[in-house]
Amino acid sequence: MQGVPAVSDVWRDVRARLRQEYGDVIYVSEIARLRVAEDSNGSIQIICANDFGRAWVEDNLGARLRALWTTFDTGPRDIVICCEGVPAARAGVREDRRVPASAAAPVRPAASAALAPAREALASSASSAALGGPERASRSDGRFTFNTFMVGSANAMASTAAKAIAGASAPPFNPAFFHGGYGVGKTHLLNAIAHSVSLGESGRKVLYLTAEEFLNGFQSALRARDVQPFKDQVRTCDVLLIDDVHFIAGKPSTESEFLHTIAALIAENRQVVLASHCAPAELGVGDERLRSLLRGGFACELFGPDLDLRRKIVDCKVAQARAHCPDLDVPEQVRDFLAARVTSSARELEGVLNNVIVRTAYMERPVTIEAVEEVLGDLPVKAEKRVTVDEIQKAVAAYFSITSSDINSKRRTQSVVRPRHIAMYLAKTMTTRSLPDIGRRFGGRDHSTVIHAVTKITAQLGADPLLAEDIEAIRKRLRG
Ligand SMILES: Nc1ncnc2c1ncn2[C@@H]1O[C@H](COP(=O)(O)OP(=O)(O)OP(=O)(O)O)[C@@H](O)[C@H]1O
Repeated sequence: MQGVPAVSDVWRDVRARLRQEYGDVIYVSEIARLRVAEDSNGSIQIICANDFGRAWVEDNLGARLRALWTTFDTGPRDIVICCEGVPAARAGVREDRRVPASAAAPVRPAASAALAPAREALASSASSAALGGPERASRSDGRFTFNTFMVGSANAMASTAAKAIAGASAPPFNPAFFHGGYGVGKTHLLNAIAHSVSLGESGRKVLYLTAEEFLNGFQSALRARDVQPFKDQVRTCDVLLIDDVHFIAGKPSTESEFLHTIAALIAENRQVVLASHCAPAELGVGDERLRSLLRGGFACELFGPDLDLRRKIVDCKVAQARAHCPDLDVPEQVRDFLAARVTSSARELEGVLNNVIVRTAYMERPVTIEAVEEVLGDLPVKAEKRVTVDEIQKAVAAYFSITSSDINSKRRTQSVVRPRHIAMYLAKTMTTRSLPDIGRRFGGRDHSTVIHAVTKITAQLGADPLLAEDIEAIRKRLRG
């Protein structure tokens, strides 16, 4: 017979799993520093350094942490997320957080930390035989909306497509397939669609699931020898959004159910939206019919954010952090520095920013560039290859089959003006050079010419998917 596991063993397993799901940056910056204690009535206390940290952990990790604890422990426990030196009740902790065993089922690989609360609603309505009640069909976490989704060339096409899907009464493209690397905003965008549709007046029923939840729901239904409730629920929504589709690829029985589900929805003119780390052609799907169905839809890639977009994301995340911490002051130069230094993904950027906020609040220090540098020194954050204005001009010229001299010349033909504007836009968004400096490097032009070019390209990006593709292709070449 197995004994009751020690709290420290459960905590070790929970932390290891959170690390897998949320990544190293969130782990090192937020999870590793948490302490755990058991009180006399068997409740578990997860202890944070300060109240900002407590609020962040509660919002972003709470549901997942509780569900994992239930998985690794022998039964449900009260898990109280509290603040160092403050008794749990005074820390504003809800006491009714006992996790039903069923909530432990959905496990999301590489989950976004910040989207966990939205998942909580989903997990809490899970049943063992089907996906849960109809309330599961809508998710609306006020933070993951189109308003909080910052747009730049890396995601302009995806954002435009997502808004079109959310606003249309009939599917503009089916299935819509969003793909891109870790932490680039796919889940955020899917949640934004779900949020927008569920708030709309059309009464369309929307269901957001991770592929793993789809798989678990289907397998539970098979085990219960009653797949009808599962099918009814998944196939009766008007907008079905499935995240992390790569998780299903290569699992034959689920692939087949997945194929029939999306084919049935598409045949009835219901919208299917999918997201994955890889493009449809690279998914490794075994079923030929599913492969061709996925390839026949509209696919759109999200790329890593450029400097300009990272800066917008920093502003957005600071504004959100102020909800917990109204006195928070993150000066402009610290925001610029963060956006320039943390280049890999929005998720890492958010992880570093949160860490800086928690540390400085705890030590009652202002948020400074030195504080960011200290945090960066402790975290496994990757640096992006730096590019120069000269390299940008060469890459743009090669892409459009002209020369760098053409770009720097006074020629005003369209075949030169457009590449020049693109090169100026890239110089502004991929380097930290000032506008006058960029102007000088483009044949001695004035900074107002650069502003004009950047404004023009930025305005065109949302409406012109081909332009977004060109810019991303050049950016990829530059990053090697
Ligand atoms: N354009 C953006 N504007 C604001 N926040 C963003 C943007 N892109 C990503 N984020 C934030 O970055 C975090 C990670 O995003 P998200 O989980 O959507 O990434 P993902 O592409 O689904 O990653 P993964 O495939 O690894 O799960 C979230 O907190 C999200 O809000």
